[in-house]
Amino acid sequence: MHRVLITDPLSNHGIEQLLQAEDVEVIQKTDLTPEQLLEEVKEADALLVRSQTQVTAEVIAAGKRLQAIGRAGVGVDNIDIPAATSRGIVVVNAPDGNTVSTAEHTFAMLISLARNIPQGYRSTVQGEWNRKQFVGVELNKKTLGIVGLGRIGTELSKRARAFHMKVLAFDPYLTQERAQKIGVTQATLDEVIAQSDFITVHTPLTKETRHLINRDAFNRMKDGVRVINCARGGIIDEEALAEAIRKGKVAGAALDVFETEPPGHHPLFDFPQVIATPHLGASTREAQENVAIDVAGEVLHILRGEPFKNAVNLPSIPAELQEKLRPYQTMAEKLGSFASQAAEGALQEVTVSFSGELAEWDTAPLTRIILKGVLSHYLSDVNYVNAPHLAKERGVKVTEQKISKRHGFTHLIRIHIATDTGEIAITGALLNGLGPRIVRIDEYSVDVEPAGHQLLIQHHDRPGAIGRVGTILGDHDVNIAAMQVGRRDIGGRAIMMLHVDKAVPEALLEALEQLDEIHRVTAIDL
Ligand SMILES: NC(=O)c1ccc[n+]([C@@H]2O[C@H](COP(=O)([O-])OP(=O)(O)OC[C@H]3O[C@@H](n4cnc5c(N)ncnc54)[C@H](O)[C@@H]3O)[C@@H](O)[C@H]2O)c1
Ligand SMILES: O=C(O)[C@H](O)COP(=O)(O)O
Repeated sequence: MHRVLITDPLSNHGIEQLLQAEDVEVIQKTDLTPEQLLEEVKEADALLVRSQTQVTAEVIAAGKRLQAIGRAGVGVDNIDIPAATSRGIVVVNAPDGNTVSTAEHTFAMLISLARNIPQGYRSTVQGEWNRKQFVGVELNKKTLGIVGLGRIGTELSKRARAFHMKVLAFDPYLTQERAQKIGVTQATLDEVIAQSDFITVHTPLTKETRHLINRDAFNRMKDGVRVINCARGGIIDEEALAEAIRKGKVAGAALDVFETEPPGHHPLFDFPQVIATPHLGASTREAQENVAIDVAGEVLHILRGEPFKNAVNLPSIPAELQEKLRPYQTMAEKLGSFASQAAEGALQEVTVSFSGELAEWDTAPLTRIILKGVLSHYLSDVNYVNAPHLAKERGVKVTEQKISKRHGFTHLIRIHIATDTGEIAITGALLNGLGPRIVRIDEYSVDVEPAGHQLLIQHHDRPGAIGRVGTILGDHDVNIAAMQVGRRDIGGRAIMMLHVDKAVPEALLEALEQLDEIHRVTAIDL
């Protein structure tokens, strides 16, 4: 039974698939204190949040069973992603579900700011009839500067264009072609700052975007500029904003998000030019159903070991590529595990080579899976989320190579492992009708199914060696299911690859190592 803990309010309709799933127990507990959260997360296999729950490294460490963290929304700055990745926990979000709602909220804030609607409302309901104090400005023919032209910024630009605004957009990933296609003018950040009548930010909060709109930016803005932040508190430096309002540079500000949430009585609220909402950008029935449905579905896939999308800490794999690579995934992990068990010494380097048609594909996902197989021999709790992170953390050099020439097999995967005492190379292929096979161990050609209990014996080629090995296995009641022998030269170094019916006891390994012709015996369990 999978336990899913939900600690922020999610649409019930949106999580219906979780509530109805027979293999899932849903625990909904919102407004938990940090201490309560640490307690509740201990038994959770998945944690679903919005922006309020702070999923810190401490919470992640307490979640010993956590496999997935689902963010029912876009921004994941309330989740310690590196900590989740280090633990091999997949973080998924719902990047599309609240785009329109947030763009509409931003536009509502833009109009409210231009026409002083909240101020006019407050005055009128207090019995005043003040028609001079709240004179506003038109949006028509004014310039809207958008910082961050992603999903929300793009939807907002469409609404601004419908109000005959000129739209300038700064986004490091915006192309001239796309700018023209959506009818905005591509600009530098400086141009947006200097030329806009209204400036709105729609970037994630990152170390690059924190205080992106700072005192220097305000000083370069047009007098009477109006600014909007419906993205994340902190993109606009709140102290610099207050100073710019005091100096009369900024005519008004509309804030849906704050550097600290909830903001309490924020100093900015003392300015009549400032309007605010409590992080309502995604607070519509439609958005909350969308994001809950999206994230609940992905978390369910993860818990069930099924393909999923919108992982924040994993590269996305196009569906077509997923289909191509799927047949190789099991083999990749088995090969990685075989190679690391066959290697001797402390792991230093892993080099993965893909040849044949595999060389023409993006095989990074397979390299991740191979690395998981390799590291699983040395570390517990490894999966393909944290494998690259754990390898890097331990100074293991991981290299991926593509070899276009073929070796008789259409697709080959070769794993070379270097340790502090030696190296070994394992080559595998997916044989039509037979499935995965190890076809080379170092320079020896073999035909080994990477499954079950294996014995890799490196020995000196001499008469009777095979018989003596067979006898010792028989003495220890271990039956041989299959056997491969490979050698370089007659009387030289050779290997035996035995597929046996049960795990090899330590006593048997010791007995084999007593034979003169045996160099090394390795038990490999896949
Ligand atoms: N107020 C709310 O309730 C609410 C709702 C949804 C999203 N958000 C916030 O809005 C943000 C944007 O959401 P989205 O769905 O449009 O995300 P998105 O990823 O589609 O777009 C973000 C854009 O910002 C751009 N960007 C990144 N760094 C930049 C920089 N330094 N300068 C300029 N552009 C930069 C990216 O290239 C991208 O195009 C989210 O990260 C989230 O924090 C808030
Ligand atoms: O990043 C987001 O999706 C928004 O900030 C929405 O946050 P919320 O889910 O807390 O409303």
